[in-house]
Amino acid sequence: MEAFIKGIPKAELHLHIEGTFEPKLMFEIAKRNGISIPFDSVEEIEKAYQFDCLQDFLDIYYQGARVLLTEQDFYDLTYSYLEKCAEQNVRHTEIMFDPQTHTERNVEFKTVISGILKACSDAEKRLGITSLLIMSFLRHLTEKEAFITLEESLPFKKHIKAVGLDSSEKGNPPSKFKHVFEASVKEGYIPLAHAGEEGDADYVWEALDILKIKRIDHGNKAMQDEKLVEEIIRRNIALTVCPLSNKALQVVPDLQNHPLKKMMNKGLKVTVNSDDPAYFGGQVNQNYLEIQKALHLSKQDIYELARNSFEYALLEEDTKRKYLTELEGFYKKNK
Ligand code: HPA
Ligand SMILES: [Zn+2]
Repeated sequence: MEAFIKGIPKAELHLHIEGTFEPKLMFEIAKRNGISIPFDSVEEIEKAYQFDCLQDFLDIYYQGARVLLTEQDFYDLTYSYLEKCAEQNVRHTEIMFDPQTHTERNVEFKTVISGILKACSDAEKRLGITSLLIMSFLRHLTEKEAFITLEESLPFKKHIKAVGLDSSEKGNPPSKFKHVFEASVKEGYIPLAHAGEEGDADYVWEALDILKIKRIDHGNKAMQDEKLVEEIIRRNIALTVCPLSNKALQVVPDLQNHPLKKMMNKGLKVTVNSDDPAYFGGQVNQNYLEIQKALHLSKQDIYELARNSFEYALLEEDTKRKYLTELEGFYKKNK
């Protein structure tokens, strides 16, 4: 099973580039930028990664991102993640980035996106991995601030596929961002959002009905509401589920009690993702491995999860078909 999971072609659809920042690289970049971080060693950093809830994590995550200043920093961060993709047979990835985490510190939008894009382009040439970008608005900030970010993104519009909504969910419902999502859609961006990670089912309803999202990041709490589950299925919307993230942020008590298999049994389209792998104890393959063990998933289940990752990717149809054919070939040989 382990070799099957490691080898199966897959896409990652829920990944924050700032959440891939490994302690070793963080030290390196902090040193070259002359920025001090409140830790003396990699071990100390890892010990600090114990979270009671989403906010607990976010406080540390934004602190880590403070050391990122130059285009080279964003390049190194992104390329390092894409190398990990290659090792895990992640064939395609949809990378979220949080411009406001950087523009708030006077790092220009252009600096952030240029470094990320260059790494993506090099990885496509050298490693054969395709990727696209999702620009996420921070929901603890105002809608007015999101509008400024939208404006800043326009010169790079052709390099950004979608908009997302992340950060502190409770108290910041999707409806807060109704107008900026409408404006984003007018610009051609596909609307996506985190919903139902800590927020209740009504936040998922709002994300569907008010923001008109095409994919739900997390969506765990949708399981509280049978009608909502039916509606998500009716609209053929996928959930980007992140098992190790859910465990680390105590969205679930343990992986044995994770709703992933129940979601699949209900007919929801589920994918497996790492969210913030440097913080939550594993890359995407580790997420597949641990959830497989905890819930006794079969090879057929793993195949279904990998297939969803391509089916619900924001890829052009021909590229999608190419990956699905590759996946079929792997499954036939290894099932
Ligand atoms: O899991 C998450 N939830 C909300 N915001 C985030 N920003 C990075 N990771 C997350
Ligand atoms: Zn996330």
